Amino acid sequence: MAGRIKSLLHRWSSRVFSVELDGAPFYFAIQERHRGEEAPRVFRKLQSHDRCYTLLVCSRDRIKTARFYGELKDKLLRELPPECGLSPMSSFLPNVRDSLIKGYFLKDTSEGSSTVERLLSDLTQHEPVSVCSYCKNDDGQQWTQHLWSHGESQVMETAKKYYVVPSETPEYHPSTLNMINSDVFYSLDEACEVLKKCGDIIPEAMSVLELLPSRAEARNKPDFPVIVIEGLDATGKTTLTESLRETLGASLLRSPPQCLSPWRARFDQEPPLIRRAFYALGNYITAEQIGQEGKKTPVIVDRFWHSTAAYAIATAVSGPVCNLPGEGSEVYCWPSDLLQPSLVVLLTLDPEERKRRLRNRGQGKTNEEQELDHNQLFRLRVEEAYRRISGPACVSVDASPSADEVLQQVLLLIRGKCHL
Ligand SMILES: Nc1ncnc2c1ncn2[C@@H]1O[C@H](COP(=O)(O)OP(=O)(O)O)[C@@H](O)[C@H]1O
Ligand SMILES: Nc1ccn([C@H]2C[C@H](O)[C@@H](COP(=O)(O)OP(=O)(O)O)O2)c(=O)n1
Repeated sequence: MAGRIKSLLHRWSSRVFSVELDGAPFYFAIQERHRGEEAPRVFRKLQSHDRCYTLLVCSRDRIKTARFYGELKDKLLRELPPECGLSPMSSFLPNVRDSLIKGYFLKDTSEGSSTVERLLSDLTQHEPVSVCSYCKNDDGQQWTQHLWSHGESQVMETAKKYYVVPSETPEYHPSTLNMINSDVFYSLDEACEVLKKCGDIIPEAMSVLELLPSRAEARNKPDFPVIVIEGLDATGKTTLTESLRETLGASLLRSPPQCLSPWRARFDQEPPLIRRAFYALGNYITAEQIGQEGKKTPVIVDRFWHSTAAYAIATAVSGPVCNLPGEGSEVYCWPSDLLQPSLVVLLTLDPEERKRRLRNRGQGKTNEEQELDHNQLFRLRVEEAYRRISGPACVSVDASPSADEVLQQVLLLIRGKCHL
């Protein structure tokens, strides 16, 4: 535990804290001496008798950290008095990769503080959580931060106090700092490593690993063209891929592949680190199948790496499209060890028409797909992330005309690009 706190304290006063309230981030920093700054906006909203705390989840074991972050939210919502408000927060070193630590900002407006303090003290002692409390100074203006640490038997506030001061919006959205190999994976080995490490807590991970191709097989280059069809749910991928299969006498594959179906729901419950590693591995299994089928016929693929990366990036970042990593960022680069399709087509559709098609189809949806309906910003982020991915980039096709017109449009593209 001491090591963990020490590493968290590493450049403690260079860290920026971001609290997300109603979907918007509020930034603050801490300072040893007060230089006359006003309190950060998130603190100005508080009454002087409100108590607030930051809880940062941090351990050397990133699987444990990722899982505990989700569990902690459930525990807090279950055990905190109803007068407490909980918001996501993070702490990071601006523009420093992998420096992000996630946690929760807790505002307690209840009469007595003992229930909350007991719960937080218990967490500090037994779980990978660092707690800081904040109080208003005697002058009634400034707020100070105190780190909690535990001695022999009890948890206490350390004597050292820091002043909280406003901080500028960082150049890069904090969530982008830890994206590489946590939300998006760029090699088979990186994704495998995550599943190997959770084998003891998620036995299904071992079954997934057993399905993986050997590296040599995965590199088989197909003789025939490989065409990937991408797009949000209900844009017409299934309809189009089936027509393409018939018209071109092609094989039809999908990612995640059929063999992963028994475990998909299981991994959908896991935190992004594990869930995204699962989908990343699905692409390598599909790539092996493409290698086999592509020796005999053209191959059509329903979703591939564009989907994996675009949904992962758009979920990791919140807010408007400008919070995404900038165009040309390495985040959008195709993994060097993953088979590259000959053509990637992105079906685009007006949101109202997409909703109409979803209603008509009337099937169950994944949580993320439901989120697309409710959250316009999320949908815009997914679509923009799709467009920014390169190596190969996708070609957008308007999917609003009739199914046959869309098919003809895509056939034209295929014939132009793949000489079929
Ligand atoms: N071009 C089109 N015009 C009108 N309806 C379409 C078109 N393409 C597909 N549909 C219908 O829209 C719904 C969603 O299509 P589907 O192919 O299942 O999408 P996806 O596989 O992308 O989720 C289905 O009911 C399908 O019949
Ligand atoms: N290759 C893929 C395919 C899907 N995903 C993820 C991204 C989203 O969370 C869901 C969307 O898949 P879903 O099966 O709901 O979508 P369709 O029914 O194919 O339109 O799966 C992925 O990460 N990688």
